[in-house]
Amino acid sequence: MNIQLNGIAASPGIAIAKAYQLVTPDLSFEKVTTENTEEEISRLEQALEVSRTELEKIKEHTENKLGEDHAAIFSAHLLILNDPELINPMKEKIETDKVIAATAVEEVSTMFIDMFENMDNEYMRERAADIKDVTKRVMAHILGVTFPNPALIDEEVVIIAEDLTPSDTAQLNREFVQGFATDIGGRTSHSAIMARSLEIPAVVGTKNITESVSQNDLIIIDGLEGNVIVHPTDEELATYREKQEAYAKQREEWAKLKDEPTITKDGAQVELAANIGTPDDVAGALHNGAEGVGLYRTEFLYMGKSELPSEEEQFEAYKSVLEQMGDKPVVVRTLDIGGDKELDYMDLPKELNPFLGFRAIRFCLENEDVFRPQLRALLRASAFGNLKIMFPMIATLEEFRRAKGILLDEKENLAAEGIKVAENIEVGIMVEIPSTAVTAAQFAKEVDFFSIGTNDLIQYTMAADRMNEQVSYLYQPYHPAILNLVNNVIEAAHKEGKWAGMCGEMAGDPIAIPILLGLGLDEFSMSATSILPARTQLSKLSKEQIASHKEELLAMSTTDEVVEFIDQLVNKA
Ligand SMILES: C=C(OP(=O)(O)O)C(=O)O
Ligand SMILES: [Mg+2]
Repeated sequence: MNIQLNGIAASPGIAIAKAYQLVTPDLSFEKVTTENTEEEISRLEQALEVSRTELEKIKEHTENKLGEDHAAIFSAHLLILNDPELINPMKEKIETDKVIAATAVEEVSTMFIDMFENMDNEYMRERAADIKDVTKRVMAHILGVTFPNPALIDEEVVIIAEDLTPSDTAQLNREFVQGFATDIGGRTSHSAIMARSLEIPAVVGTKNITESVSQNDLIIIDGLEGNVIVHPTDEELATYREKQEAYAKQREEWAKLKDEPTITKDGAQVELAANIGTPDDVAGALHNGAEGVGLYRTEFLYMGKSELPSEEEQFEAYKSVLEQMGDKPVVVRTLDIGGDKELDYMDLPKELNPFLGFRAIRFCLENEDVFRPQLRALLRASAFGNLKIMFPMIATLEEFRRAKGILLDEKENLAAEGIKVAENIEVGIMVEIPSTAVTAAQFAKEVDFFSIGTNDLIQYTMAADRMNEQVSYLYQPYHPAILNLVNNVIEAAHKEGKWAGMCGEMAGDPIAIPILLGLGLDEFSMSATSILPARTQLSKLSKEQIASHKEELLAMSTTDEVVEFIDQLVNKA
């Protein structure tokens, strides 16, 4: 049946391929007893064998793609599968209690999980999570249901999921995964951000795509408009193939500006930088014409693993990014954990309002044993390129002063150890909390730069969760409240001779770009794929013309008025 769904256009492009459902299968079963215990033991052994083969493959694949560290979790899973202390009791249970293999796996693993979960030792509690993961896989094979292995996809597919975690996304093979569609999420959810850095089309927030699609259904993802079509008609297929080609042609046009500076029609110059999450993203940033990295989100180094990354591992990652970027500026943001970015191994308390809770700089200032190695790694890497350091979620000047104090302390330590550190590393902050945007003038005297994080600034200013569909109508980037805060930050920076950038998604939004240009933003940092369209758009805009209407713009009452005004202004230019 032909089904049309609407969602949020999260990453541009058109994908046409078979659906691959990335959902945990139903693992319920009926507990019955059996006389044929041999058959059940052999069923268990077979399921273990298939699971081992799969995990070996996933481990190898992850090692090649993401490095040994990320693959360590799968070695741990393999150890569990080979552990006689876990497996023998399962077999004994089948023999003595005459239960089927599924019952034996469930009961024995639950016993171990309960035991480990109740231990007063974090390492052991993590093992409980590992056993849970592994036994799900074994159980699926016993019950004969498909267990998704995104890392092993080897044909062209579109991924369908309720949501994609950063570690799911990291496992996806760009060669085969043509796009994805999810039930939940918004343009600034991390799955959407990852899709843009992988340069695959994505539609998120469709509400019920997982229920509307079956494995292998033919599906079209339109990441330009936010549409998904299941079982397309021949006509629809033809239309979308044309659209796909037109988009590819447009990209070729944009590519001509790859090595050009970003200059407006009236000769003003701004910088277009890329947001990246891993050293692997640098190639895409450069290939899309980035003049720098405006935001390196370091949290991905800390996620999807079983322990904190070492100083050495971090140093290698930062050095790699800096070296690849040459003399172009690279703004690295220190750890911004919390909110929707969790670290399983840190055992942080569950909070009622995680976005207002113990996250980012708040966490780092209280956990210097986590913060200092990152700062040391950054300072050591600074010798290899043009590094700028940025602290996330700064709400007060004291926080900035404390964070900078620790940074300078580590700089001294390194100097005493005779380790080379770059001389003039700029130290700036994310402006993503309204208190900081309002008092930007005071901050501007002490920071070297600002980078406005509108993803969070909008949610905190409008009191509208950036992940919550029901309040997404309040998530208004062009609302006069946001524009006045942005303007305040830019003016404050310029008064002190500092620069102001933006690394929230708003910086790459074609409606926002003329406004931000007119307000005087110096640096626009965005998903790599937005850079060339933005450069093309900026080359047709006149900064002076928009700036001359700044006061009118800031005095508007509603988002609609702003959008209408800017549309008139730009189109009549
Ligand atoms: C860039 C931002 O940070 P993140 O999306 O990682 O919270 C932001 O808040 O705008
Ligand atoms: Mg943020």
